[in-house]
Amino acid sequence: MAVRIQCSIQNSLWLLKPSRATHLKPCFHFRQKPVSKTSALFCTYASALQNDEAEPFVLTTPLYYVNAPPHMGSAYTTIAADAIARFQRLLGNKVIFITGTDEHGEKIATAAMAQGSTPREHCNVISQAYKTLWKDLDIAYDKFIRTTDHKHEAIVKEFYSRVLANGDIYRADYEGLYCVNCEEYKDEKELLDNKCCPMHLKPCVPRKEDNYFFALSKYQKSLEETLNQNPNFVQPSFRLNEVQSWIKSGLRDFSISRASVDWGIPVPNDEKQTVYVWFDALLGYISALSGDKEQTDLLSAVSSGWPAALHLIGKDILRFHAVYWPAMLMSAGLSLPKMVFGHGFLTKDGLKMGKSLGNTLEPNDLVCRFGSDAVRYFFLREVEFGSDGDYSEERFINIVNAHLANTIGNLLNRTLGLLKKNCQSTLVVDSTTAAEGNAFKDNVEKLVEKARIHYVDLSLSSACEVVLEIGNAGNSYMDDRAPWSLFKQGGAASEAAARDLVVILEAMRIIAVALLPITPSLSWRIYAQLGYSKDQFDAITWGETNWGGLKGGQVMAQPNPVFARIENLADGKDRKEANKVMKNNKPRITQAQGIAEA
Ligand SMILES: Nc1ncnc2c1ncn2[C@@H]1O[C@H](COP(=O)(O)OP(=O)(O)OP(=O)(O)O)[C@@H](O)[C@H]1O
Repeated sequence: MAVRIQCSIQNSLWLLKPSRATHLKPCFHFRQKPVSKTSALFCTYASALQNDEAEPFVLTTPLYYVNAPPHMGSAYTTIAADAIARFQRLLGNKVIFITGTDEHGEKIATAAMAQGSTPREHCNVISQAYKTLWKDLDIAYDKFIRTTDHKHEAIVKEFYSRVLANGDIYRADYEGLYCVNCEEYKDEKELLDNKCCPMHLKPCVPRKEDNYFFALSKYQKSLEETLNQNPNFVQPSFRLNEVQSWIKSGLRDFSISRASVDWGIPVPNDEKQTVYVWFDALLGYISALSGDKEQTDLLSAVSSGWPAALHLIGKDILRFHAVYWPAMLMSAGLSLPKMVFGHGFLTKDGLKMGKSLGNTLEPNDLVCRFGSDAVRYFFLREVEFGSDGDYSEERFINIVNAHLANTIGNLLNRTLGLLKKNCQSTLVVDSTTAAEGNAFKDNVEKLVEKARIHYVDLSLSSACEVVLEIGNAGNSYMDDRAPWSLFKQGGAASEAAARDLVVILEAMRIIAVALLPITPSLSWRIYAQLGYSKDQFDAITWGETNWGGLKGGQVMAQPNPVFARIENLADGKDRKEANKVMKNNKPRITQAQGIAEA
């Protein structure tokens, strides 16, 4: 079916006087700082994410659609955003980490009806499910915006009025094929057989409506220039090519209202229509910034942190964030975000895991069975950030056991056991003195600097990998030095062994800091084992990855495994037991190996 747009009644500018409209000019704020030679070698994104000290580092997840409860895909973006936010906080930046829920639209009204509840009741329940999951996954967000909040509605109306005043909204008939799950009209050429949406595998339906349109085509040139001048705007870089080719193929105006949908924000000058759910939801990134006052307005929200440093999204919604959203902002005379990063999909049998397809992995079950650190670590370590990744429980258990329980947990436990037995759990010297002339220390320093660069670069998987290398190097050091046998020799050998334990524990401390963005609870447990208080842990900065934190005389806690091995539940005979355990919410884990002395 051909898509037909007929411009009809030009929308009246009754909301804003023309004189005000003339002040609205697109503006671009891509503040960049010079990058040092060394970091320029490694950093792809660093320059775009450099922050002026005075500005907060604002990063966002998508506002998740509340048609169904969260799944592992929604959790994936949020875990990644949380790791980036925590890293930025370690660097000493003021961070505003925004997440929330997108609550309007046809799909929500239908989902509510299917549950026998009102849309509002439905949104309250699902939105709370997101908040609960974020708590269980140790997500430390700063703002949670719901698009049904009053302050959001006020900001959407004000934004709409600015765009209207800029002459970018008009009324027209539209006829085309609509995917309700995407909430988007589709081009016939992008559909599968039987007019199915390639993402949701459901047929698109013919729709004809009299809608308000946003003049996206007016911004074609400005968008092209923006992307040419700021290639970091869309990341990873291969997604930039995708966005550039969409734009090159010609941008068409899109409808920003729905005549047939009641559950939405009324169009300011026409109560018979509601604002299109995407035009509404994207503005949540700005309305989240406004305070909790009753009265709120667009510019005061903007002055509280806009533009965002980073929108973290899945690649499914790249077009909305890298094409529609910048054009909308230009029209309203507001700054563009500094970067849009579209990561890949968690897949099941090669298909995107999603609520509409119903092929999702339950994050609550994973957290109940394995704990938040394991879930956070596995997905950030195993799925290269930007690419797709498939989940397998067997691989999950193997990776988490090998890396967190063995390489890190067991090394700490063994070292503390030896320290308890031979040094009354007390460090004999400062870690700086203990490591004088020690090549292991130099290696740790190099590796942790690499981890920093990977974090800056949003290469979260590589950051995990490099931190784990410190753990591997620590295990090799322990095996080479064999302090248990040096202690047996007594005298100078015993003194050297005591220094070796300080060296290994200092490396463990550095691992705890460097892994904190990924596994915050595990890092705290390591710090507690090293004799630090929670207040000391909470005050950590990235500067504490420098060698020399542990001091002579510091008393370690009683050795206690920081990460318990997961018992393998993957084989069929244990399946029933696993399900029982999941129901009882009890982790099915065993104690880590005890102290190995030889
Ligand atoms: N399989 C997935 N892999 C990675 N991220 C995902 C996945 N599914 C959802 N997300 C995250 O959630 C965002 C989409 O949110 P939404 O609430 O629309 O979830 P959804 O499950 O994709 O919904 P639907 O299946 O109805 O399209 C993505 O942009 C991404 O950030």
